[in-house]
Amino acid sequence: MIPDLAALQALGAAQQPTYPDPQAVDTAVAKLRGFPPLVFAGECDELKDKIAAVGRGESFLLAGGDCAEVFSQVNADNVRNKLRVLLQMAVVLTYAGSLPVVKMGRLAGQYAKPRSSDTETRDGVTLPAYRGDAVNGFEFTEESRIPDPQRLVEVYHASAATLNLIRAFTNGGYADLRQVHTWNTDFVRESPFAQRYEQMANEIEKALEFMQAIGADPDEFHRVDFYSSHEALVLPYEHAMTRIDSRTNDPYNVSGHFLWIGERTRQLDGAHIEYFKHLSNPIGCKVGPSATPDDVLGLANALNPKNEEGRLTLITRFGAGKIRDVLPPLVEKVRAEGVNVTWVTDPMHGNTFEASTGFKTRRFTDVLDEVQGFFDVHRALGTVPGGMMVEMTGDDVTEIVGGGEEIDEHGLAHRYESVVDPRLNRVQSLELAFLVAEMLRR
Ligand SMILES: O=C[C@H](O)[C@H](O)COP(=O)(O)O
Ligand SMILES: C=C(OP(=O)(O)O)C(=O)O
Repeated sequence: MIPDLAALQALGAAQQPTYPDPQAVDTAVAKLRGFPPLVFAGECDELKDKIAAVGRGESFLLAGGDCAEVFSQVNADNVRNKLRVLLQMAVVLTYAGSLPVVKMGRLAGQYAKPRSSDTETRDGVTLPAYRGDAVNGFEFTEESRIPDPQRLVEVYHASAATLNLIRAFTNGGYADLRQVHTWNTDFVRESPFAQRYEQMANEIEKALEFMQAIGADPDEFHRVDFYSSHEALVLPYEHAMTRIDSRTNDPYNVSGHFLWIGERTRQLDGAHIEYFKHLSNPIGCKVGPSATPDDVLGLANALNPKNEEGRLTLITRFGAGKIRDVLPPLVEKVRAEGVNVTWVTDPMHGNTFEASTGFKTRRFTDVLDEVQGFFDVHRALGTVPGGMMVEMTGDDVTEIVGGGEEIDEHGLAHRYESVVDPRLNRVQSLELAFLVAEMLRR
């Protein structure tokens, strides 16, 4: 039985909005409880099996999307652009890395953000911090920063619209492998990675023609399985979207296929861990540099007491300078105890810094180095580097320094659009995929 919302909140849930009108929260929650599920329990089970295969080294997990989705960007171009780059990255990893790829978006629900500080100060004015469109507005005014529970209802509708379009694209022909060239049109042609992609697409096209000529035309060529994920942060929303599966009587969070617990809300005696214990979805937990081997074991025992494969993914985010020291003892402990976890790297959150120009940014080289460190550690220990989760977008933004386009700290101002953390742009995302494919092949 899932504890009721009040019981969870009584555990002192971290990173929750303080709503001025509790009755309005009840109204929003009641509305959400009546809405249809966004995903089916059976799809979550299917994903759990696929993540189990990732944990055994039989496939690679690619998760990507915005740091924070925003309501104003729920439109066809934005969703298509993101999906397109994810499909391109997945094709590169599959073809050049010779491994099937499980595709997951940080999307259709990634609307709430944990923050380091409750407030933000600009020009001497201090207001509540922006906590994602699920909670308050980005605009720096007193009114906009007041948490509004009606936004939770809007999260549902925005997620439904996004997921609907994703399902249409992935099942309706856009994700057909014979579209590999189409995904590359209107790409910056000067980019060496777009050219490299084009060559690879030619090879894939020839291989497909050959397969067709010999009579092989499997369904997997025409459609892809694509899964949604987000950080399950704001408990009234997540609790309201939890339903009992009619097949099994088990509780599932039906707002996304895969939910994760953030680095700031993974306290073993905290409300988020308590809530996640009861879910049947495949779940993730972020693990930062302060985690000890015993912390990780505690998380695994609490979140996966049956030691099921595919149930728990640990998403490590240490920073490029730390991963080679911090990850080995965690992996060794987990291995020694015979605990099943799928290891995934988040090479973004440990590598954030403020540029001289004031922008929150990351270096492409650090992102790459953390992924390389992740592969090095797992290869040295004989364990499985299962996948990566990145913050990226399908647009040509300038939020991360470096990469083939050599964006520098001054170039960040050109097109910096993220409302919280910096994202890889389209070229940087593709570049990363080619470089990670080489790591996979090795
Ligand atoms: O992606 C998330 C951020 O790292 C997190 O929300 C904290 O950001 P902040 O340190 O700017 O608050
Ligand atoms: C906030 C995030 O990460 P973390 O919990 O690892 O800081 C995130 O992935 O959006």
